[in-house]
Amino acid sequence: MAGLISLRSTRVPFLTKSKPSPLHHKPSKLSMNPNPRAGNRFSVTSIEAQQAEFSTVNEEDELKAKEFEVRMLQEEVAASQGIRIRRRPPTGPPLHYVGPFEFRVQNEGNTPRNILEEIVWNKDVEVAQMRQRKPLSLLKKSLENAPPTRDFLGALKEANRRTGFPGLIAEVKKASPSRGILREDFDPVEIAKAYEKGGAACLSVLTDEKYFKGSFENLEAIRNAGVKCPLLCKEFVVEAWQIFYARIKGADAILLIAAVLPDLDIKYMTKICKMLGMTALVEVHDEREMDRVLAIEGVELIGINNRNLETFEVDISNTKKLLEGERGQLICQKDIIVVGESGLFTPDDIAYVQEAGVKAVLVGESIVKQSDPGKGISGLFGKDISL
Ligand SMILES: O=P(O)(O)OC[C@@H](O)[C@@H](O)c1c[nH]c2ccccc12
Repeated sequence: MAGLISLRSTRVPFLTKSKPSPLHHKPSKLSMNPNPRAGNRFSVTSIEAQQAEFSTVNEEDELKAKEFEVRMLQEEVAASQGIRIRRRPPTGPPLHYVGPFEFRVQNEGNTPRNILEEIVWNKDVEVAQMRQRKPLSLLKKSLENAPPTRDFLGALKEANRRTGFPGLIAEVKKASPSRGILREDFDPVEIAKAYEKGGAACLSVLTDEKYFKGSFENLEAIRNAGVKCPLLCKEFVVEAWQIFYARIKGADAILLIAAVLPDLDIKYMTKICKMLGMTALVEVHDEREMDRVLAIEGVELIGINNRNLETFEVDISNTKKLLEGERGQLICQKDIIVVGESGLFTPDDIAYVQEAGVKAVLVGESIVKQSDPGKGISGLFGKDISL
């Protein structure tokens, strides 16, 4: 039951308890027919007891079948939007399932198809466990004690005006699945302070532990150390619960990845961010994702990732490609700020993406690796931008 409600309340907010799934199936023959093998061997009371037990089993079965169908429907909606990342390993329909044939055959291959899918499946399990320990009701109470939000978008615009360069989101990043450990002597607070001193407008803090060696403790510590730059929580968000959690830990903004989240989730989560005073950075990697996100009302900040999260390939011309022609015009009309993300190492790289139309950049590797990450910023821009 809990699973079904959690699915409804996060991934498919429009499904309500009273509405049957559009794919609702008739009860199976088995569910209408109490144990056929029981025959006449039992007394009346024992048959009644068995029937009672059977009906609960059937109810559970029905619920499992519905849960399965909802999940299949969600996957179908996601696939229709071009989302290749499946949200969970397919576990198969419940025993005796008599739903549409295509659901039974679709359900193959319970190993992740790429690293992003693996991360997302792991995240689903991780979040379910965290949420059990700290239910949303509890998180909502802690909101009052959370540090106030700072204006992430405003800080980027201001830095862009002040320096004439794209506003910098400097990433506190210890490791990544594609590059391994980037910095052994990793002190998140020290790095954050050096970035701020070096002229970063905002900071991005990775909170995924398993693949990026980040943590929410890092985010909290940076916030509590008095760093004034607004903070982006760099997570793989699969549920709205994570946004509340990030806020409590001091985040001012959060990443939403279009390759993972269907349109409706992005819309719903963007609203939650606004409600909490946070900025959503919606990340895209290809034209299709960009078009989807441009059609979602309320999106103010879009990140173009030059790294393909399925293959790790990096190509900074991706930023240019996605900002050409009508897309670029629409972005201007809508007053959306675009962030060029990943693979930026030199002043030429910065000039290239700026020319393409970005007003902000998100940089990790090239600056976090420098012995003084603050000086790394001057190296990246070819100029001291701290003044
Ligand atoms: O270290 P780089 O190449 O400068 O990239 C930083 C940032 O763009 C990258 O960490 C990133 C962009 N989108 C993500 C989504 C999840 C994890 C990480 C990322």
